[in-house]
Amino acid sequence: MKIVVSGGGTGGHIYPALALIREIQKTDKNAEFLYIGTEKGLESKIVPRENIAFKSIHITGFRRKLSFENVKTVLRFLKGVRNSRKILKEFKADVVIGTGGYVCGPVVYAAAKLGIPTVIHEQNSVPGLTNKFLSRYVDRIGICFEEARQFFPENKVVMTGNPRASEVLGQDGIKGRLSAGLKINKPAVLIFGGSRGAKPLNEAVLKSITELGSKPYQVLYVTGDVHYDEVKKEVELIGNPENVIIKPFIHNMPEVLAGIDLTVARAGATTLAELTSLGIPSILIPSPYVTDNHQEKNARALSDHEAAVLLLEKDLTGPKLVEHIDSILTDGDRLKQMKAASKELGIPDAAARMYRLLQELVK
Ligand SMILES: CC(=O)N[C@H]1[C@@H](OP(=O)(O)OP(=O)(O)OC[C@H]2O[C@@H](n3ccc(=O)[nH]c3=O)[C@H](O)[C@@H]2O)O[C@H](CO)[C@@H](O)[C@@H]1O
Repeated sequence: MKIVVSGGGTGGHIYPALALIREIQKTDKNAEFLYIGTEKGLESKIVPRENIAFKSIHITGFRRKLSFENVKTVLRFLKGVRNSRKILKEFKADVVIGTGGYVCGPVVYAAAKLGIPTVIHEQNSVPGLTNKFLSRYVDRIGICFEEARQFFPENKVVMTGNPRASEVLGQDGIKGRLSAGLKINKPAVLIFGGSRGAKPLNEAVLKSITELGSKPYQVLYVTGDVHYDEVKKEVELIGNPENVIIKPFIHNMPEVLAGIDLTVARAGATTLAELTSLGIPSILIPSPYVTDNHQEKNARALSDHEAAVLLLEKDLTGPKLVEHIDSILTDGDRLKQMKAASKELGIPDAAARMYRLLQELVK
């Protein structure tokens, strides 16, 4: 089978696509893949590292307000469709999958118009603009939250879950800990603000870093690539406690997550799929800067089931953060109960479900 995958901008749209590719490779050794992304999105850094053929098209996202920029965007979209048609014909794609982010707009649209079977994957409880637009043209739509169903044509929707939930399972947590510089014999909390990092979270961590230094647990703190130098500079002034390890980005997240007891994170949908698949409790600080405030809805799906504690960004301070971490990590019963609640929400066979969807369509 010749499969084109497109999705990007941020990690939350890229890792599910890669996880699906890995699932297909397990059973179909002859499958060929082509990933279409943009030069500027994180996908241009992440995908080539994974030895998957990568081609880029030039496209920008729509602004919600009417503006001259949108006229330019329409022209770029049409050019993107022309470029995509060319790439899809050359590659002779049997099926095309879009995993979100504006890049998959022209790619999936062009495929549908060429009569190639098409699928989109929606990770969030509230769909983004691109997937809403594409839902009219595609054959199937994989979703991860029941709440997303209402936004799409009912007959196309299948509850698949997020393929990344499958990929994170069965990893060696000790190897993960050692790779990140964590000790084996102490509880560990991972703090990260999605695939690009989050400034408000970084500010709160910096305010509490000295206090974290005196705790009986260790902290793996991921700043996000673009914030790393600035954070490091500040930490040099305050002092970096021995039990707080600071990294710009983690490339082996499945392994690292396997060794983690508690996570502090934004509420991006792919992160949540990973946490619930593994049964990791979390403190979630949803980004309020996303479409329809969808991260808060994602987060509530977990906090309503006591699998996570919801901390709104407006209430986020250094001391508050430490208080929440302490209250979970120092209470064995609560930790156990949250782990079980988190695990209950996971869809560990999501990658297989998504693959079945493709097979049915291509057959
Ligand atoms: C600002 C924005 O629009 N964010 C969206 C974006 O978030 P974002 O890209 O941050 O998405 P997620 O939090 O869902 O996923 C992040 C992914 O990056 C991985 N990771 C993260 C940090 C790191 O150092 N290493 C690493 O591998 C995580 O394990 C996860 O697989 O896509 C999500 C999924 O559609 C949406 O729910 C988010 O609202």
